[in-house]
Formats: sequence, structure tokens, C-alpha cells
Amino acid sequence: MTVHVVAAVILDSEERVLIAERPADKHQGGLWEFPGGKVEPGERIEGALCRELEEELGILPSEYEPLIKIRYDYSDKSVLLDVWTVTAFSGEAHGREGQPIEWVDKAQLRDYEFPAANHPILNAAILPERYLITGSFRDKSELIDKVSSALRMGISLVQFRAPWLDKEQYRECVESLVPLFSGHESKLIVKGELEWLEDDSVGGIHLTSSQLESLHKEGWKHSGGKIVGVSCHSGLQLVQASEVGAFFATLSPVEETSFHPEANPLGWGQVGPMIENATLPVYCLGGMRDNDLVQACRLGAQGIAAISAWWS
Ligand SMILES: Nc1nc2c([nH]c(=O)n2[C@H]2C[C@H](O)[C@@H](COP(=O)(O)OP(=O)(O)OP(=O)(O)O)O2)c(=O)[nH]1
Ligand SMILES: [Mg+2]
Repeated sequence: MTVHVVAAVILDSEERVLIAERPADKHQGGLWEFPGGKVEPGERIEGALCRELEEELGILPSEYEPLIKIRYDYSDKSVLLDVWTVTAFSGEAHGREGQPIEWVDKAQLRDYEFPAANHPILNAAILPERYLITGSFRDKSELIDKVSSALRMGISLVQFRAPWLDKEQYRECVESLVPLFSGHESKLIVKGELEWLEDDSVGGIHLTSSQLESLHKEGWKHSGGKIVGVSCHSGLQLVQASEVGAFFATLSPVEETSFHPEANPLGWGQVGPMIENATLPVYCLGGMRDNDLVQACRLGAQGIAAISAWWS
């Protein structure tokens, strides 16, 4: 039997996250957690969220939205963690059950030890809702202009993609973008070979589904703090993406897109259950515009990924 648990990534005005230490005598005791607890029979999930945060922290959430759902089988117990982001609440958070609590910068979250099920939840808590993939550009200066303007729009995760360039031009473009990301909370992800993981000037890499397939076959597993994203087009690939230790996946094409006119759109109807079963954060990709974000998040996605929407 699966225990349905609601948990909250509570943010303050400085984007810090509230975490609490689980009592030593409880399941997964002594580890840090996102506050929450079991949903009672017949209880609505939002009701359980408000009740648990009131009981454990003495706060009442007023603005919240679904972040991610993760199923996980511990040897002694199976849980469905239904995680919500809370962006506004009344009251002063304190450990009402005597549990230590801490407000932590997102970048520091990985320094704390969480239960095994929380791995994708940490990634979801850290990743933004919008993921820009670079589109066409004439030269480096246009590339820099376009990425700069996206960063000014508040986009903080950018994949550099330019399949028409040779290796040297490609590297030069990456090098020209790197300074835009220093000092920002933003991350530059390079679409390309695994060797980019060794490059400390970039935030991570994005793998194609065929790279995923061969890496998965080899039994490759990502370790370390660098972000790894993977392009997925099926439920099986989403499973493989989790198994190789990817931080997130894009799922495409959700709708028709001029970039891949030959591909059959999955449509929201198929995308919903695929996200539901995924065990990593998923960005919807393919024909996405800003106003698709609400629908994507309603289906449990991390957010949306796009070229055209933010590449003007
Ligand atoms: N709240 C919370 N629970 C988590 C997290 N990660 C994780 O694996 N769990 C597991 C541990 C527990 O098996 C279950 C949550 O149960 P709980 O002990 O907090 O439930 P509860 O607050 O209702 O407390 P009680 O019924 O034991 O008094 O989910 C997390 O980040 N937050
Ligand atoms: Mg609890």
C-alpha cells in the first residue's frame, strides 16, 4: 500500500527554502525534509497541505501550486510524495513539534542530507519554470544580444544549441556566452558531448535521446552537481533519463513545431500521464508559449521549454 504524503517547498521573499529535521524515531529519521505529512482519508490535497503546515510550523499557506509528484519504494514503505511550492503564508514559521528548522539558499540545499526519494524534488526546487533553447543567430554578437535579453526577461536556464556550427565555432560561441552567466543565479547548459561536463565554465549539458539510449545501454550514471538534461520523446526514455541520473528531461513535441515539422505531436492528453509517471522534473517542449505554462504545471510539469517564445 502506498502512503500519500503532501510536502511543501516553502519560499521566503529572498527565495530561501524552509527545511526541517525529521525526528530520529520516525521513518527516515534524522534526515532533512520538506515539511508535510500523510494525507488523511477523504482529505483534499490542498486541505492536507494547509493542515500539515499549521500543525508542524504554525503557518497558513495562502499562495501555492503543484511542483512535482514522486513515487518511491523504500524497503519498508512506499510513498507518493505530492510536493507543492508555497510562495506566500501567514504566521511565523517555527518547529511546533520541537524539530529544528532552517531557511536555506537554493544553492546550499544539496549540502543537507534528505531521504532518497527527495533527489528529484531537490532538482525541482532548484530548477526554474522556463528553459530557453537558443535559436538561430547570424554571429556571436547577435547571439549575445538575444541571450542577454532573455536573461533580462528573468529566464535563468539556457541551453546553447547550434547544430549548424563546426566544433571550433561552437566552442567559441559557448565561451562568448559564459561571462553573461557569471554572478547570476542563471545557468548555461550546453547541448553536446559528455566532455562538456568537465568544463567548469558551464553549468551542465543537455543530451539527445540517442545519446541517452547509448549511455543507458553502457550503464553510465551521472554523479556530481553539474546539471544534466535529456531530450525525451517517450515514457521509456523518461525512465532511462532517471536511471542515468539526469536532473531533468524535456518531453517533446507536445504540440506542432516548425523546428520538427515531421514529428507527430504527443498532445496534452498523452503528455499528462507520461509526466505523472516520471520520476524527474519534466519540461514540456514543442510549440510552447508563455501561456502554456499554466497547463504544463497543472499536469505536473516543471514548466515549459521553448525556442521561439523567448528568441526575438
Ligand atoms: N514530509 C516529508 N516526508 C517525506 C519527505 N521525503 C520522504 O521520503 N518522506 C516520507 C517519510 C515518511 O515516510 C512520509 C511522511 O510521513 P510523516 O511522518 O511526515 O507523516 P506525518 O507528518 O503525517 O506524521 P505522523 O503521522 O507520523 O505523526 O514521507 C519529505 O521531504 N517530507
Ligand atoms: Mg510530517
